Amino acid sequence: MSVGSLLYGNNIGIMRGERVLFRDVSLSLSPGEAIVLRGANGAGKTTLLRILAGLTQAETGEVSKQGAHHWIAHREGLKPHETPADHLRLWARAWGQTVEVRQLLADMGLSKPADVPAKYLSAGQRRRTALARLRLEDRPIWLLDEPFTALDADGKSLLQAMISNHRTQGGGVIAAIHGEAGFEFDTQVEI
Ligand SMILES: Nc1ncnc2c1ncn2[C@@H]1O[C@H](COP(=O)(O)OP(=O)(O)OP(=O)(O)O)[C@@H](O)[C@H]1O
Repeated sequence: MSVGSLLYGNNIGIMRGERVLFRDVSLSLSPGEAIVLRGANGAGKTTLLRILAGLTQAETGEVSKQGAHHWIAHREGLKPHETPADHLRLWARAWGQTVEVRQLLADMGLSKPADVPAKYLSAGQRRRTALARLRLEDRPIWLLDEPFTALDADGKSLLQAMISNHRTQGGGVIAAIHGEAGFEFDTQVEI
């Protein structure tokens, strides 16, 4: 792991069924850096992010991290009956954080649907709820799977500002992205 690196992945490879999904992927995330993962549908971007998050075991290679990470999956991880307020209270409690949840919901543009079960939320509201987890606890490494999906212009600006602020404070971001990145990044990794 290079000195000062937040996350280091070396020669990562994985098989899916009989085929090699990808091999020899190496990356290093420095404080303040943003890395964008690109590739066709099915290329393995989500799989690589899951490996970096420690949720999927790679066949080859190694991952080391300097500090905790946040993982925001493409599927937001909200239960059908859970409201945005419930979701954030639950995670705040799990992480031992005392957070003014109503204020956080307001900051994320979620005051109106704060008490609406997830099964009735719009896709953008679900995504904003999941992204609000990034603000529950300071963690240096953000692993984001298509984070701009379903966000309107205001939501995109909000996330851009969150990423920019995180990087200014020395955090790093690795995001799988389709199309326009939506934010300034330093490095692009093709899967
Ligand atoms: N647990 C699994 N078992 C078997 N195959 C899997 C598993 N998880 C993912 N795959 C396969 O691995 C491939 C890569 O999937 P992945 O979701 O990582 O791609 P992606 O680049 O993120 O795609 P997209 O751009 O469509 O989101 C796909 O063909 C998928 O079906």
